[in-house]
Amino acid sequence: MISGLHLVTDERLARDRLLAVVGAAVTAGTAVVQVRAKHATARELTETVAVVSAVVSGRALVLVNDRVDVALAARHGGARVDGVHLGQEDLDPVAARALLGPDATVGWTAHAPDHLRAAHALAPGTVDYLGVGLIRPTTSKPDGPAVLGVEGFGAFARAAALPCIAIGGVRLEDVPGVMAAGAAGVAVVSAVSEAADPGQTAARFVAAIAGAR
Ligand SMILES: Cc1ncc(COP(=O)(O)OP(=O)(O)O)c(N)n1
Ligand SMILES: Cc1nc(C(=O)O)sc1CCOP(=O)(O)O
Ligand SMILES: [Mg+2]
Repeated sequence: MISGLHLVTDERLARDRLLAVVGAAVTAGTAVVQVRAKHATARELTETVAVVSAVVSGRALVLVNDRVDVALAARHGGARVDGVHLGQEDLDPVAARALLGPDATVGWTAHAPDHLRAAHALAPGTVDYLGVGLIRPTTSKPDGPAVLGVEGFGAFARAAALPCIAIGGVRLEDVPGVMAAGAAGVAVVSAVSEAADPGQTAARFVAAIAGAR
């Protein structure tokens, strides 16, 4: 189920802290854990995905950012990996769907009208959700897209035929607004990973999302 809270892992964290954050967030009801490590080698990322998947232990979906090959390799090694989140410069979602199979979850980033047109041109069932942002400026992705804000997100979500997950600088106080604007959920890096108590913070996000539905 892609609705709810998505935790995108923070590559700035040491391994132990990353796994502690993932475990606490999943225990708190996080729906999706997306393993994102832009500077890891394929082998390092495959290993991280395997240990994250072990911590998640079937309680949330596990997605791999960018790398279909890594998702397949981790599966081959016995890890439960549910799918991938792809951007506009990553592997084509049609190819990803063909490689991962009909039951996989495939997310796609969209933050411009032509991205939405491309998503709508795909056969139904190719992409499961769109990641749409930024809601606010973020330090987690310094070269990220322009800020849409809640209003811009809402316009995007209303025009989209797919569930939209709000991302980029999302704070707890943004949740009611983005949900009212049409979000199926929110994705965060910093708000949970940098929290003094990631489990409690994730629980607050989960409750705010559920309360806004
Ligand atoms: C839920 C979600 N939405 C958007 C993104 C961004 O993906 P992408 O555009 O591929 O950028 P990188 O994450 O690869 O830097 C995401 N990861 N998750
Ligand atoms: C990985 C990522 N992708 C984005 C996009 O809009 O494409 S924003 C983002 C980082 C989100 O992190 P935080 O919750 O710390 O702002
Ligand atoms: Mg990407």
